[in-house]
Amino acid sequence: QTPAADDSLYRAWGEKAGIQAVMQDFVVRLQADARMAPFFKDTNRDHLATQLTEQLCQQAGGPCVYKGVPMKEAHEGMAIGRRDFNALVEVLQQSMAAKGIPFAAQNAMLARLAPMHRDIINKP
Ligand code: HEM
Repeated sequence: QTPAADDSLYRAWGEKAGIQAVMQDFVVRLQADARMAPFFKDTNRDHLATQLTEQLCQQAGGPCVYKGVPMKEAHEGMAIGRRDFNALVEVLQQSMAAKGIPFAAQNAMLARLAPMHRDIINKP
């Protein structure tokens, strides 16, 4: 993954606090969404929100370094299909909208995350 060119996306998201607010909302929605709940039933919400915040902060060009489990390893053995990936993106869109992330900044973040599907989708 190429590093972000600058921190404009990070600032558009409201820096670390803005990203964190979206991720805290997101993990609650993941466990409430009928399609996602089975994957996240044993998940510690605070841990996941923290890891996601670091990762999205880095992707947005912010002063963060994601030090969690690499994406391929983190999602191994979960049988994640394209449909599951798309459903997670839908839930993320709900959170971004709920927290008032500008539409262009929503799409720019999705564009940074989309290539990760290669490491995350592991079932046909
Ligand atoms: C671009 C999309 C995605 C990103 C950026 C992402 C990111 C992450 C991150 C950062 C972690 C934490 C790893 C750690 O603990 O160090 C994680 C864990 C996890 N992810 Fe994803 N993920 C994505 C897609 C998905 C999808 C599509 C699913 C399933 C439908 C999924 C299910 C999970 C589960 C169940 C965990 C383990 C949570 C736990 O119990 O600790 N992820 N993911």
